[in-house]
Amino acid sequence: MFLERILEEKKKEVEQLKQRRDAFPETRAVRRSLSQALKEGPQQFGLIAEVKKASPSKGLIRADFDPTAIACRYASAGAQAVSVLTDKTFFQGDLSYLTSIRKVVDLPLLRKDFIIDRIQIDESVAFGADAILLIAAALEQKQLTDLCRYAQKRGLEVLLEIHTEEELAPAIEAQPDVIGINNRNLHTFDVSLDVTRRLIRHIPQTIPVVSESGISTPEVMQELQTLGLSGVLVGEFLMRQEDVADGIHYLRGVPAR
Ligand SMILES: O=C(O)c1ccccc1NCC(=O)[C@H](O)[C@H](O)COP(=O)(O)O
Repeated sequence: MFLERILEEKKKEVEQLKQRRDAFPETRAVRRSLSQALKEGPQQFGLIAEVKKASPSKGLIRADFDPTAIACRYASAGAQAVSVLTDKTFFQGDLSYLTSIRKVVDLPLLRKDFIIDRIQIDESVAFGADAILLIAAALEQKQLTDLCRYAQKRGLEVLLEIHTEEELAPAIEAQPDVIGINNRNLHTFDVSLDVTRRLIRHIPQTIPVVSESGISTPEVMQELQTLGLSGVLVGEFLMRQEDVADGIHYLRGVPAR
């Protein structure tokens, strides 16, 4: 099971991190709100654009990879937030991308990683994240609620990702700022938009919800908006465009210049 492999690796990283606990200086940075930013998209439908070099399901996605240049293009094309994959082992990401992107882009930054311990939240604060991802499939209810509270106490928003009906109640109970419905099954890598079509009906309208993974057409964007979602999170499709800004314009239905 792939998710279990990732989580085993994360446990090792957390143990190493705890050896150098004092590595995180206190910061007083202003945090940007991801949930608020989603409402600033056209017709209040936000786009979180992901900086993603590689993935377990697709291998290398973009060889010519400059995270800060990509994030700048996302911002100039009108993305509402940037998702930054910081996992090294499986996604060829890096925590330093958060700090370098923070210097050039004023949008909320979501740290996309596999968070299983409070120390990774301290690390996210120190590296300039505005929000973190928590994955329901990776955490027990008690951990979900504890990590969610702790992140919010440290000034971060939480995007809590679900993939099944069973994960809905624990996710709502944890009171995240945003719920993400991941169309990708993290065990098999199968992607189906039916996951969003099914689960959105059960989530209270008071919680912003984004659909994640496999989004690549303006028609799907339209459909998701009609279904009542607050936005989308898009990685691979944008990363495969020569100019990532063109990808955002295409998804938004903006005519090419
Ligand atoms: O992308 C993967 O292969 C993957 C495998 C195992 C765990 C997580 C994975 N992806 C993380 C994500 O949630 C996606 O990067 C994100 O939803 C964007 O998806 P896409 O637009 O399909 O790149």
